[in-house]
Amino acid sequence: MNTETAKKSVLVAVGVIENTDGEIFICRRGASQHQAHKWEFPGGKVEAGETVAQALARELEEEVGIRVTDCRPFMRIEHDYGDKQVTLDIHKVTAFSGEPHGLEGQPSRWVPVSELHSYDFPAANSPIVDKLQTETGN
Ligand SMILES: Nc1nc2c([nH]c(=O)n2[C@H]2C[C@H](O)[C@@H](COP(=O)(O)OP(=O)(O)OP(=O)(O)O)O2)c(=O)[nH]1
Ligand SMILES: [Mg+2]
Repeated sequence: MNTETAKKSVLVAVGVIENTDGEIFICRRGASQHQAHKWEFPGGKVEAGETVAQALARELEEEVGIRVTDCRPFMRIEHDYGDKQVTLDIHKVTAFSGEPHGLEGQPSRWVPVSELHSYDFPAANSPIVDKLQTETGN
């Protein structure tokens, strides 16, 4: 594919927020959003001039009201939905202040890693759930 025909991928900063019990915080996407009603790890598009870490901190503050104090790169996933191509740059958020909650009215919950597979995530997320379960031996 040459540069004229290559589809532009949207870079998305995604946070896998973990608590001290090893649970992960997930949210449900809204009706008007791309991949509507699917569960997700909170995050959003990286804006011009931002690093992924800066975008992650901003999005997690806006969407779930926490301040990230420690995170580490987890994985990167390219996925083509047909109507949209995304690059998910996923970080594990291992320390934060505040208690995450859906600031935009979105349903949210803490879920044990062993139960993540029973939630309907966007197709791009399968490798994330697989890696989390492998790491924790679930
Ligand atoms: N945040 C998030 N986005 C995901 C996940 N999996 C997945 O395929 N995506 C896709 C869905 C969207 O096409 C894109 C993220 O866009 P978004 O709607 O969260 O972006 P945003 O927060 O900046 O939203 P907006 O300002 O456009 O309303 O990435 C996931 O686990 N978390
Ligand atoms: Mg978002």
